[in-house]
Amino acid sequence: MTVLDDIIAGVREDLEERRRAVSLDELKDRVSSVSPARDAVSALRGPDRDTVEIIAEVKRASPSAGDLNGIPEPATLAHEYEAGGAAAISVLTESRRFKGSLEDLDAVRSEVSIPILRKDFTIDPYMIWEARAHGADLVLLIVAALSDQELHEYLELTHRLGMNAIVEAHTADEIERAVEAGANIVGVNVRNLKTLETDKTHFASLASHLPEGPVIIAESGVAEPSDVADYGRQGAEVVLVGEALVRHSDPRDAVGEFKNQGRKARAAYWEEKDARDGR
Ligand SMILES: O=C(O)c1ccccc1NCC(=O)[C@H](O)[C@H](O)COP(=O)(O)O
Repeated sequence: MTVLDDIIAGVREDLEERRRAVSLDELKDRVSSVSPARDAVSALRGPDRDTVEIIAEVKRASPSAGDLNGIPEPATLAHEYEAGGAAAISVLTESRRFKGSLEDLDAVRSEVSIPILRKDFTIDPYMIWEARAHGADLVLLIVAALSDQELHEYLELTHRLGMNAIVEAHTADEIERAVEAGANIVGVNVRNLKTLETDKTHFASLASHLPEGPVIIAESGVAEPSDVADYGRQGAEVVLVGEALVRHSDPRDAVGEFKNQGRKARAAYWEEKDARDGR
């Protein structure tokens, strides 16, 4: 059993409990009274091609690092992220390994106006309805956890609800499956789901497989601003950061600094790309 299988087994049990408490019909009713989802694609693309946008994560704990930060007030942390210039907030809602919850999502939703990602292990359409009912604008679809048919169906439902999905890949084959499924946002997660270790060079090794068109996100492994710059130079338009931000003494300032360094690197990326393309 891999770590992903183990996490998903727990997610499935918790999902069944929630489904017993709140029926799908009830969720659908709630969705009809929630404000429409925000346009996450525009937010993640940023104002111009030289930006590296940041998705800042509310992450209490993780399988790889254990407890990270108690985060007594997720809304306050999210407010700092937004004030620092984050394009979107990621809220982990998985409870067993990440100590997150839908209550965290509600708290963050009530505080910020930028798009919010419900970061969880989406294994059933119910979770997509649930995300929307709690005000999320984005969900996560992990290619390694879903069949091609599920990917298609879940992406279609996500879009039908006015939301977007980050379709997360770990390999060239998974990037291809994400694109085939119709992803307009592709995340490359450099965390090896067997060892849980992050290897930033993994993003560069997949650079030639990154599609043109979808928003490209580099996920995991950022410890300092130069890591954001490296991802930007290798083709990431957006970087998702968790641990480094929740452990930082000034998360607002940290988001700003990540963006500054990203912008410098992005200019270099375009210069090299334009030269390669003969522009
Ligand atoms: O963070 C983990 O240990 C983890 C383990 C297994 C599956 C997923 C995991 N993390 C989810 C994420 O994708 C990260 O929270 C996110 O990319 C931020 O990563 P980081 O900046 O390295 O905290």
